[in-house]
Amino acid sequence: NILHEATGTGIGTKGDTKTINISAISGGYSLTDTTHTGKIITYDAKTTQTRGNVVTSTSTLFNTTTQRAAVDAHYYADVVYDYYLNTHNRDSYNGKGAAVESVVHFDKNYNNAAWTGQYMIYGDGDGVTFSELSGAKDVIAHELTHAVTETSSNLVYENQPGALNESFSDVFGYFVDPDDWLMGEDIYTPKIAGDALRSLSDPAKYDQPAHMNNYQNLPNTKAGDWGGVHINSGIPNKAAYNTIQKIGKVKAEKIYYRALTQYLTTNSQFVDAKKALVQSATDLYGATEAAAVTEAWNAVGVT
Ligand SMILES: Cc1cc(C(=O)NCC(F)(F)F)no1
Ligand SMILES: [Ca+2]
Ligand SMILES: [Zn+2]
Repeated sequence: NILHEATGTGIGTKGDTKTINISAISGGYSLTDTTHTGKIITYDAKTTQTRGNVVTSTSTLFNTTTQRAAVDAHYYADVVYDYYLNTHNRDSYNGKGAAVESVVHFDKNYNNAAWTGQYMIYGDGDGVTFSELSGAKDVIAHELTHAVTETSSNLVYENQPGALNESFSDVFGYFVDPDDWLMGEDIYTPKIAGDALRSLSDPAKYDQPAHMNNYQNLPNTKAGDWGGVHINSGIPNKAAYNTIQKIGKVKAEKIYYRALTQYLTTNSQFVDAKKALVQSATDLYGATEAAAVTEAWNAVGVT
């Protein structure tokens, strides 16, 4: 039912104007971006827990209050699609041009975002802990990287592999949003300025360990955050920060992408990630970069 591609104007969750890729359909326009192999399609669940319906407008304007979360999800999905294509030559999250689907207004007061295995979901937040979660570029990059991980190393979401899974999503969140070392700063606690969900440079600022001495052995249950996947990720996150500080973002992101997609497997532990990253550094650059990765992980107690 797509007639042709078009350029639209949207208002994002921060009241900002964004140019978006849309499609002309019978009766108006939809948030369907056909500028890539994989279509980028954005849906509105209307506080249900379903995928809902594609967001449409009778004009090229997507500027109603309820459309703001969709505009940001749609726009940032295109940014992250472009990042993986242009920087790593990966066409969509699976490397084969899969459609990228996002659902906003998922559930009621949902203080989270996630990759469901089929599409991304974004809650509206409760207005205290989170504002609408699609309002942050690093969050969309975090979630879409879960899809990259699932279609490559497929690190299992528990204990050390799960903390690596989380860390790679935070680290690529940084690579896409390198203005700060924070994760989720644009949507976390809207009434408080300057804070974030996590910090890669100082994990302890948000109660994450930054060294193996403080690894938290938690139960592999929902209440235990599946063995602390969002907690112990502070250790590989700090190692990534150390690496980027030593060799720079351009080399680091190539090393991280190669490790994630060529070397890591479902049950890789922290020591395996160190080895994969050292090997990737050697493959791509040489001994200096490999030594920097080794030091970065030694400094967090992964020896
Ligand atoms: C519990 C819990 C979930 C998360 C998280 O990282 N969610 C994804 C994000 F995009 F909202 F950040 N941190 O602690
Ligand atoms: Ca950030
Ligand atoms: Zn995550």
